[in-house]
Amino acid sequence: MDGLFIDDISMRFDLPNGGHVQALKNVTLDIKSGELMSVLGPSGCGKTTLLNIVAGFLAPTEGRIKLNGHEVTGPHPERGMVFQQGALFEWMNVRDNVSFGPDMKGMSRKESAEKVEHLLDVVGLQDFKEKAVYELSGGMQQRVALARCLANDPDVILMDEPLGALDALTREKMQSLVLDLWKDTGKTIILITHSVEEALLLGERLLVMAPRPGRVHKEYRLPFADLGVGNDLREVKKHKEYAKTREEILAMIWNMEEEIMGRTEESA
Ligand SMILES: Nc1ncnc2c1ncn2[C@@H]1O[C@H](COP(=O)(O)OP(=O)(O)OP(=O)(O)O)[C@@H](O)[C@H]1O
Repeated sequence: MDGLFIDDISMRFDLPNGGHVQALKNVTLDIKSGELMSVLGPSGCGKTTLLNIVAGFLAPTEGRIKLNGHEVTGPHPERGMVFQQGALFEWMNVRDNVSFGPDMKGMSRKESAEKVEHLLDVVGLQDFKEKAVYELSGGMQQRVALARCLANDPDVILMDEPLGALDALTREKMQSLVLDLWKDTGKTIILITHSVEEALLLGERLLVMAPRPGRVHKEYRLPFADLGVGNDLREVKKHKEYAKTREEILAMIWNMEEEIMGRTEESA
């Protein structure tokens, strides 16, 4: 019963002009507790829609989501979300952002403070806890977002391009942090990214989605996330399977995008 079951999900958006968009069609995925799955695919293939349905922000038009045996019917702290940016409380300092969830749940001040101290250690922000969010760099803000999500002790962490706005070096450091958090906490993680390299490095499962309608195109099981835990990710990239899989996926997504462009030109 443990784990996340995405059971034959379809999502159709009806448009004001009478048309509709089939954002997802018959998506089924069985994600075991503690798995880290990255999701790639061309723009518009339904990645964010899928994540929003798992988060409970959207109700699918068909199918259902089950987490640890019970049906998901709306948002709940058991499913935490980390966005690309902008989801922190700008007017609060780092510590108050992280303690927000525990405080709302009515956790005692002592327990909440201990939890926050621990999480600030985990994400490397001990020296910044009194700082306001706007004083932090983009990378640090994403560390706060991770700590804030972990403070609710979710079973599943949903990440929508969490590192997409960061410079290359900070992004690399944050990729290592995500891997460490995954191994240390044993959380189930679904991570959407537009970077093929990131999807390869972080996903022990990698899902490639296709558009129109949004669906699962291909799935990989990869060794790189395990190899990357506690190790230099640049070394992992030297693995002989890495370059081969990277080229295969790049070609796959390239072809999908070419097909979309062709269809768009035909209908123009
Ligand atoms: N609320 C909505 N109303 C109408 N159409 C929508 C809505 N939300 C999403 N869509 C459409 O559903 C499809 C899937 O969108 P979604 O944002 O999930 O794709 P995505 O793969 O996350 O794209 P991107 O990589 O660009 O973020 C797109 O065609 C989008 O325009």
